[in-house]
Amino acid sequence: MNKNIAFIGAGSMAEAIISGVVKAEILNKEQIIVTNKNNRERVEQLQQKYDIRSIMDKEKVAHETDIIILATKPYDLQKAVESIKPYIRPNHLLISVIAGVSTDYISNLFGGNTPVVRTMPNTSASIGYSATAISAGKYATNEHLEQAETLFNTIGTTTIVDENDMHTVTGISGSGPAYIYYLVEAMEKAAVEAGLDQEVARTLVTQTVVGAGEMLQHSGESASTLRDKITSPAGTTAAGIEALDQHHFEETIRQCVKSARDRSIELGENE
Ligand SMILES: NC(=O)C1=CN([C@@H]2O[C@H](COP(=O)(O)OP(=O)(O)OC[C@H]3O[C@@H](n4cnc5c(N)ncnc54)[C@H](O)[C@@H]3O)[C@@H](O)[C@H]2O)C=CC1
Ligand SMILES: O=C(O)[C@@H]1CCC=N1
Repeated sequence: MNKNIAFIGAGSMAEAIISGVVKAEILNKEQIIVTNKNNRERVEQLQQKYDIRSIMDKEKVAHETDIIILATKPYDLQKAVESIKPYIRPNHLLISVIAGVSTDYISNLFGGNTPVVRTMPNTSASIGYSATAISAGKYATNEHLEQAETLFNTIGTTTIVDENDMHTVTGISGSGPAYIYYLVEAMEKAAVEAGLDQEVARTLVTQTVVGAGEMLQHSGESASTLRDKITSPAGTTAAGIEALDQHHFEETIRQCVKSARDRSIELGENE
């Protein structure tokens, strides 16, 4: 890519994307700039770890970049925008990774028809495995959308979605890795309580999750078919699944996704 990009907000998500983009080698490291509100130590840490540039002066950040990635928490967005708004050029592209917040709201904060592309990646970006959803705001052109796709394709898959679906996407794939980690934590605890060594539990559970993920990705079979192949009649898996059903597993997951989605809507309501 021949575009310089800056991250406003140097947190977990910015680092996951930076790590993935650096590994993908689509940009020279000096094309990547990270900035923050006032935590110079954190941006210098990222600068050293990934050999990228850190710049605290927002005028310089805007001057040196074509694409600005907004990666603050939703409630910090307004202040972050205020700090860089005076230096934004009409040809800047803003890409948001922020949960809940609409492209219209961000364009309005910038006070005009600033092009905004909204994305919802996840932290697996750091190893090139993000499932990123993308929506173009009303001032973003196809070219802007393609720029966002090119960038996010280097850190995983990209899927174009209607912006109205972004809250659901956030509850599914934005937060999703955390649900899987929570499942892993629960499986490890159950294994240890049943007498397995902690390290043995971790090795077995991790490889089980990785293997299941690879099967979903590469076998060409649905989750339901793959599950059927493990579930012998009256066998151990059937007993385990029956216990999950008795404890309302499906309903629990439904409520989990709904709660995350509702929270995304709430985050956007402060607009
Ligand atoms: N962590 C995740 O898994 C995902 C997060 N997101 C979104 O990414 C955004 C960032 O999330 P995290 O990285 O987890 O949060 P974080 O709290 O780790 O990072 C936010 C960063 O923004 C900085 N910041 C705050 N005010 C600022 C300002 N005025 N100017 C410049 N920088 C400022 C903070 O100092 C911090 O470094 C959120 O809006 C979240 O919804 C989206 C997908 C996944
Ligand atoms: O928990 C959050 O609000 C962010 C958005 C998606 C994942 N983490």
